[in-house]
Amino acid sequence: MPDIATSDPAASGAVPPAVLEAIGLTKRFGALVANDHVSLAIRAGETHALLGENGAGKSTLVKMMCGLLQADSGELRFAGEPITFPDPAASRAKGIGVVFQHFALFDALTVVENVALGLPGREPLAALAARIEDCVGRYGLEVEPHRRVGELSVGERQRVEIVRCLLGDPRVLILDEPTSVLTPDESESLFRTVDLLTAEGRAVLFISHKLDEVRRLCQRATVLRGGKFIAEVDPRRESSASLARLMVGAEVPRTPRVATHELGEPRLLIKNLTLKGDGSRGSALHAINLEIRAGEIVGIAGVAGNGQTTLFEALSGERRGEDAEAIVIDRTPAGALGPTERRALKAGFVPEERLGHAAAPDMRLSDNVLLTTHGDGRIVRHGVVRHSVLNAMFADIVKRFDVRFGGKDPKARRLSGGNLQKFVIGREVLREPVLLVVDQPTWGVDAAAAGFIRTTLRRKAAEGCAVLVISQDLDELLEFTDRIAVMSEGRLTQPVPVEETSREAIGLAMGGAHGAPAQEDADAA
Ligand SMILES: Nc1ncnc2c1ncn2[C@@H]1O[C@H](COP(=O)(O)OP(=O)(O)OP(=O)(O)O)[C@@H](O)[C@H]1O
Repeated sequence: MPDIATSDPAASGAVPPAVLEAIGLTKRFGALVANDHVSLAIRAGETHALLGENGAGKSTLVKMMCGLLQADSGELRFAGEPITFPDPAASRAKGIGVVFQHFALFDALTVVENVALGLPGREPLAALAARIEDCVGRYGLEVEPHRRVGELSVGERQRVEIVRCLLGDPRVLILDEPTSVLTPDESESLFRTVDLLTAEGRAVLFISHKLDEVRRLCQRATVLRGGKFIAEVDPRRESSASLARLMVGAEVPRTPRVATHELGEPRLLIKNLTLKGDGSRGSALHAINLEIRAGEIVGIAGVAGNGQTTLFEALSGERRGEDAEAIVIDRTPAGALGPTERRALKAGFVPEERLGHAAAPDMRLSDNVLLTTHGDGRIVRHGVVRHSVLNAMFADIVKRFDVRFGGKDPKARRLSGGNLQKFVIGREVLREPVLLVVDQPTWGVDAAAAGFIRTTLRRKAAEGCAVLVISQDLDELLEFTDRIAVMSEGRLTQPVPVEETSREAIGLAMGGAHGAPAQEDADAA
């Protein structure tokens, strides 16, 4: 089979006109060619997928198409005419709206106040709220203009960003991995909105690692690999495997199963853990109980904003309660200990937000390794940093977790999202923890890397680690955890073995049905 696939879109009917085109765009970062003569045409009335492994160059291309980055060479065209976008405002003025993975919203402000900040002029808030209501009704978006953004779930925040774009009446809407943090229901409702937008003749560019949804939603897909254009295909005529093959350039190996094993000692005990909400994003926790033993992976499912973040922070020591016994790590009461002391008990933590929380954006990767390992006695001895050990550890993470970047030791913010995720997971896993708590382990990670991360966590469990995974991706939890509990309104259900539950049962419990998410509950419903 030739390496470069071609499918002639014209063969499947009339080709709609291109609204926004990239022609032979090239972008270098030092010696790294992030985009190498890449071409792409986004057409009126179509949803066009942009596919590629982590670091393939998708975000770089999008940033050039909206004026956040300038190309070294190549051309942009808008409605057939050459154009340059010196900054994002210039692309917005032409009707190009972008919803990025990391939202730019102020928690303390209401929805309407946030939207007003992004608009030119001074429209009265009441008039703007009415326009938001109108937009929300038209596209089925469910956003309440007067709610404070700090109280909203990730899905609601994303809808606020979409509304903000739509109020500018865009001709092109670019969605950067929009479903990676959405529940299945939220994803479905986003797809309905996207279909309404393209039916009006707008063009949508959809970046996603979820190939099934790309095949359902998109009429065209461009595949990048290593910064180069590889193919434009009709994803409806491809399988997920054939798309993955184009992205990777080889067969994607299936996630190997790790043999089952005996469970050992409890490594994490949570006893009657109760915490107040912190008023903004953190929801309260009500009498949480959980035991995880060496050798097992327990998953926590739930709609974002139901206490998962508070639970993560309570476990990592960022939030502490009065009761030392409420959290026991490897037989040591840890409820009153801080993050460094908990790490010294060989607990590892991977928060949801990789840039800013898991990694300091403006610190080099090696310094980011030092940040979480300085307390464990290997790197710092008698107050002195042993650089040779630090560098060896850094090199080991990069090699074993296939972290790809330009240069030798860049700042964390220079990494593509998926590569930073691999780095953070690698850093925690190679500390040989006895307990690992991971929030959204594969957010923004391509299929091959996601499989690798899940297998790695399984191996860690097989070696005697207890693993707690918080994820909004139900398929992921059903694929690789041993037991699943559901978090709803700050309460945690009893975990049930994966083989005794189902998507439907978990979905019901996520919606607030109390009790364990067992199969019979779903069958009875
Ligand atoms: N500002 C920058 N400075 C240096 N290198 C960069 C910069 N931005 C991106 N890169 C590098 O360019 C390459 C392409 O990154 P890009 O973010 O475009 O990938 P991506 O396909 O969007 O990946 P992901 O799916 O992980 O988000 C990566 O190797 C990345 O490390």
